[in-house]
Amino acid sequence: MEIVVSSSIIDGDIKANPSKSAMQRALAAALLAEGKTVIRNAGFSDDCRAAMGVVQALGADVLVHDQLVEVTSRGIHPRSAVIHCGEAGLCMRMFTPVAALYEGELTITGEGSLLKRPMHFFEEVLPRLGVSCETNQGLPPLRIRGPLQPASITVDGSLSSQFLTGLLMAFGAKASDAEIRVQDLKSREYVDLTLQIMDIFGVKVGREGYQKFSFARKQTYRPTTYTVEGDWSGAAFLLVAAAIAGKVTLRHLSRQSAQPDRAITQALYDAGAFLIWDDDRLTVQRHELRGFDFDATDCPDLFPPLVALAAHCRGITRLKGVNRLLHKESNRGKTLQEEFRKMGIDIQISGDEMLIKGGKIKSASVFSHHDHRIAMATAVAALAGTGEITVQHAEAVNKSYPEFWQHLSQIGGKIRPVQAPSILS
Ligand SMILES: O=C(O)C1=C[C@@H](OP(=O)(O)O)[C@@H](O)[C@H](O)C1
Ligand SMILES: C=C(OP(=O)(O)O)C(=O)O
Repeated sequence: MEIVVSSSIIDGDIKANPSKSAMQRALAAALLAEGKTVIRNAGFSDDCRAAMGVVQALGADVLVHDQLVEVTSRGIHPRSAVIHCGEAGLCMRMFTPVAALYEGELTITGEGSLLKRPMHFFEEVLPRLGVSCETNQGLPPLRIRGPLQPASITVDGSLSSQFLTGLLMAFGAKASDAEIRVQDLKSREYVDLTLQIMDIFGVKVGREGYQKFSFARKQTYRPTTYTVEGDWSGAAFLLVAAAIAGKVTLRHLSRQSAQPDRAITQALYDAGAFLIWDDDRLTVQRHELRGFDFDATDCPDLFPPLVALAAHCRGITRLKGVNRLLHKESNRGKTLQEEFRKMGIDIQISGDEMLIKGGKIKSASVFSHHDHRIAMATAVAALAGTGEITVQHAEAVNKSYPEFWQHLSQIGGKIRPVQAPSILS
């Protein structure tokens, strides 16, 4: 699908889409909690659907009614020897240690860009926990044979926080007197979100900062009713749209959220946009924008919306943390550079830093690289451009934010699909 985005005046009020990070964690906790869990304000992005499929494949019953998902679990009793994680990195990295609690062989696989994302962590770490693990030269699919036996270990957190999220979730179901020490953890606040959701399901983890996580006694996940919070990562795009092209109020965003991408508010503020909080409603309004400095090492998903913002700021914006983008759905540093160049924006990458020179967006046809955040960033940047931007493979947004195009249109974004040429004409 191709979508054309033109210069627009943005004005509207939107309920933020459900966070896929929170939804997938809640599904994992629900699988580990014997009994019936109710997930309200559930998300139905491709990644959330993949996680629902995993929970089902591992033995739980999943029922969907509108925005509500009921998970009934009797523990892990796989219905299939192959567990499919779609294209979701978190899903594979979180559910692999969870699935390894099962005594028996399982294959964990996925599709698209996920098949190119590094999983060698598991080959190194799982055998130390009694699990045999084979990968395809460090890549999916993974073949594992549990059961995982929690033990005190030290792991490297520099590539991704998602592996630690998986270990914490699995340890929470079984560990007594074990600790996980972590070196050089990146995307660290995602681990706060993990611990918060484990706590809601009745499992408490001791901690020393982001270095040590301890399990003093055996605990049990308890089923509960959980409401998925609004997604700061998706909201960031609409907030940037407002900052460059008008005004938006987003509802159902928690100011105290553990999601690291709430840091978008700091960047918007530093760039000069107006921000007003009223309970769980955040309004952002356009103002004269200037280049800003921002370290996105621990909130890497903010790079694409930050680049869209920086493209409309006077002067240079410096973003730190580019190295964290190497293994996302695309090599996002390079992808942003390539696609924004087509729109007339100069981006330099030097070591771990990205320098974006604000300018005028001109007409172009850009390619999402099948990466949802690239599709959304290029579309948002186009709202305050001088020409039309055609976004190729625009359906990539379904990975995290299937409502994106509808939300953009609701707030005044001028968008239209490119009609496929009819075979009759
Ligand atoms: O735990 C999570 O929900 C996520 C963690 C981050 O990954 P890394 O820890 O690999 O940076 C982030 O990029 C991803 O979109 C979601
Ligand atoms: C990288 C992302 O997700 P994941 O790692 O879960 O595939 C993302 O949502 O941008």
